Amino acid sequence: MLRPKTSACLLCSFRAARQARHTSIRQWQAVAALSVKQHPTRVSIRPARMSLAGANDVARSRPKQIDTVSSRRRRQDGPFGGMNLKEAKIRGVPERPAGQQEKRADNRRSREDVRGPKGFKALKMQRSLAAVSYAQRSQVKERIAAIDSFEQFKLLPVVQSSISTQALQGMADIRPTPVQRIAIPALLGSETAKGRAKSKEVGVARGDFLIAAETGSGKTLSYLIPTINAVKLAEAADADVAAYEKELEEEKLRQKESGVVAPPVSDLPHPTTGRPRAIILVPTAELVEQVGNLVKSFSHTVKFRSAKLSSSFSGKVIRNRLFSPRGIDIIVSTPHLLSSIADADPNILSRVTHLIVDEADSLLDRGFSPLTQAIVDRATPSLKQLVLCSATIPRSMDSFMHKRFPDIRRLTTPNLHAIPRRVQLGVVDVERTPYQGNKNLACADQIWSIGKAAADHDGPVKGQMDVKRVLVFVNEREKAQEVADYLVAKGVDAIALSRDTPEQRQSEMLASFTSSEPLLGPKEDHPGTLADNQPNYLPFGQPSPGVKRQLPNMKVLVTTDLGSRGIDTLAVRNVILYDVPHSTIDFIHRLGRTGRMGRRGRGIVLVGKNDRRDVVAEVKEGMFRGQALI
Ligand SMILES: Nc1ncnc2c1ncn2[C@@H]1O[C@H](COP(=O)(O)OP(=O)(O)OP(=O)(O)O)[C@@H](O)[C@H]1O
Repeated sequence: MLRPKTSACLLCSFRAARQARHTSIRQWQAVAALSVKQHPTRVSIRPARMSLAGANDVARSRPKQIDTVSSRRRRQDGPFGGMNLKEAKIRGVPERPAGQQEKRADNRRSREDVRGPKGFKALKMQRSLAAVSYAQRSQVKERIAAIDSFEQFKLLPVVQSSISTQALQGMADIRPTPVQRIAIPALLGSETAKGRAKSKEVGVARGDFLIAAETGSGKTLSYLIPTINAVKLAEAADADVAAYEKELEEEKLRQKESGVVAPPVSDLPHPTTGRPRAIILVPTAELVEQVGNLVKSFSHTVKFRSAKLSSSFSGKVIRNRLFSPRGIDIIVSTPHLLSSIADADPNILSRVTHLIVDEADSLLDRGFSPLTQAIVDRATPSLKQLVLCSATIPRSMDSFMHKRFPDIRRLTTPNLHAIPRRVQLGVVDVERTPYQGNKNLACADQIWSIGKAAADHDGPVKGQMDVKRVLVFVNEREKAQEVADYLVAKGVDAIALSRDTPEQRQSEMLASFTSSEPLLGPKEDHPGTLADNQPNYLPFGQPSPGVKRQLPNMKVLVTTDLGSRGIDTLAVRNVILYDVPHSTIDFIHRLGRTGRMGRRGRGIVLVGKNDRRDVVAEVKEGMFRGQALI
């Protein structure tokens, strides 16, 4: 059948077109033939089913949707309807609304974008971490490429200079890390002209931020530097502080004139006494110590008052620090202690403008969340900046933030959720010979092997040898002591750290693992491997009195998750995962105790009969490829 493609000349009037539609085929052919005769050059003819477009439409391209729907229907109806189709159109199956298929394809593409086309099957089933797309990661990478010095941040000169003289003392060629390049300008509100204008104009508006970056990447300084800067700016603008300072000066002058030598200068409490401007929450007393020491180091030059509050200190010490007549600017505390103080004295949170929740993946999980949230709620009236800081974004925390802080600004690094390639993961099958299912023996043997390998290298000082520090992670606290005892029986200098350990003792134990200084011991001949030193090494090595010699160059801490969150173990090169961690979150935190701040590290995971080998294999592969573990 023939149909004129264009009717602009064939059907010179709308009436003719209408008529053509309603006439018989024979009549229509006559009209067409006549028209071709009249306008031979302007009419093209092609085979088609009979259908004419309205005269006014022909030169206009139809809206895409109408066109595809009608043409699809047309093609499907006839005897050849099934030919040349790109998709199977099975009759009776309802079509999905247009756009839904595209949306699904988009979702699939973005999932692949996040995990790579192959994806992780076992890790996916665990579904513990929230996804961040690789497109987003690349964007961030590009954005921060131009920043390579702390001088590029708009900081007060004294804060600027204290970074190298106090916080990173003794380090050469100091540069901000990726998380610091992202977070510092954002928290200062100075990254863009728009941001600067907004922060000035809004003044008191609250900003909620999430800082998420890999372990050992310098997150603490990324929030601390802007917070200290803000505290100093607030102090300079505070009329109460100005009045207090004035009164102090006058009193000093009066004393000088009256000739009294050393009386207390003033009984008047500082306006910040018992009412700090900034609070940093961390989950454990060890972290209070670690972060508190860093804050304190700044205070020597920047001049502000800080206090560490944890249950390691007596009530009297805590009270004296908090209610010192000289005032208090920044406190570092655990949520438990702070909320009990706030219950007794709600005023403690009445002036807080900056609240930082460090290790937010722990502090917002089920155990801590009610306390942390209550503190956020109580501080809300005066709060200007809330910062959540974390090495991982668990899915539960992700949905919590969507609900609770929908406007939170997420500052994430390109390598979030990836364990750096410089950390190698070795897998030891405990079921095989020589261990025959004995995990304790496998653990002791690995430690002896690390010691032997280390002994082959000379230490930094003549006559001395390098003592290596190893962390062993177990899942249950009861296991920590058991494993430590076994290791001691096998000649290893091992101690257990868990919640059962008294807090005072915990800090002492951790001290030699958190120090970045090399640990040295007198040089000794190395006794060799565990097998050389244990008569009944094979096959079922139970704790035995038979170890001939002690392993001299190793120091081991057997711990639970308590030792995995935030503890800055810069000098630790080896981590043994005695138990396969329950989730990727735990993998990231535990392996994150080594390979910190660009150093190399090694993880060894002991895999037994009941452990998830598929999860371990995927983590290993992800680490090899430098991929995020989601
Ligand atoms: N810009 C920098 N240059 C060199 N070293 C730095 C820099 N910033 C921080 N550090 C050092 O890096 C180490 C790790 O920093 P930090 O403890 O803040 O890491 P983190 O990201 O909080 O780790 P985690 O997730 O395990 O808590 C610290 O010893 C710190 O002094």
